[in-house]
Amino acid sequence: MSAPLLEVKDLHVYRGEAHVLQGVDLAVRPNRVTALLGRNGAGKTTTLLAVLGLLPGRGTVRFDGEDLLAERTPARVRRGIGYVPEDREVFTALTVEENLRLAARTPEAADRLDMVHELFPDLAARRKQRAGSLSGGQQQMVAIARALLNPNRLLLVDEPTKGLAPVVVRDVVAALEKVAEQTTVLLVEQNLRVAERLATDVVVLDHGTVVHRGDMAELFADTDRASALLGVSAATGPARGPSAGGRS
Ligand SMILES: Nc1ncnc2c1ncn2[C@@H]1O[C@H](COP(=O)(O)OP(=O)(O)OP(=O)(O)O)[C@@H](O)[C@H]1O
Repeated sequence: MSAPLLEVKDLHVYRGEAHVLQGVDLAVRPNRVTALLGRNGAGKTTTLLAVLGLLPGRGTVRFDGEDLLAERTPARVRRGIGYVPEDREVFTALTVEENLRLAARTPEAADRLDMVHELFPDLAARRKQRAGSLSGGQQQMVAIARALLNPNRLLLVDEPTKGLAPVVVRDVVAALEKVAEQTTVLLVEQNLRVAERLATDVVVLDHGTVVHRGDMAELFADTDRASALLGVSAATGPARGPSAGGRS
């Protein structure tokens, strides 16, 4: 089995007085999508922020074998860790094109722009449109496209389908499937059908510790276990969108 691209060991993070992550252990295998699941407040976003260095942590965060915890966020980003935040954080007053240009870190981004436009033809067509006038799904595409412009080796993607209509969820899932062909992904996703569709591996957090890790399809097939871990039934759980279900 290949060495993990990201390895988190005994990670502790405090937010204010709260001991939010209480010894998280997880591994993300290269060229895979790993879903990070758990109930509200379990610590999923906190885990992503600590991997990026946006929150201080204690323990070990190793990327491609190198310990990251002593490094600041820009250094981690330069190693090839991209982030697609939950609230998308596009610059609403700027055009699609300007948003993408601002995100480019390296000269190669210009070449990658063609690839991004191929992946998101809708964004190419709307390149002169102000991002603030895009729909939530289109803004999500901008957020994903930004991360793809740089030669990222790991993408941390936080709730990409949150608040989107089923028909838009389908488009975002299709885009993320293509993303997953190019890069390793750690995906926080409340929509279990989307997680099941995209992810091969799963880690479940509860109250800041890992309570399950394994194969996504296996967990999804075991509805009692999924229900016990996640508080919902995978069969009836949130978000079976007409769009998101089924493997093609
Ligand atoms: N800025 C903050 N200051 C203090 N505590 C916070 C802050 N943000 C989050 N927390 C707490 O940290 C815990 C974990 O939050 P986190 O956002 O990581 O959870 P999550 O699993 O991503 O949840 P959700 O699915 O609701 O987004 C929660 O108990 C939350 O109340």
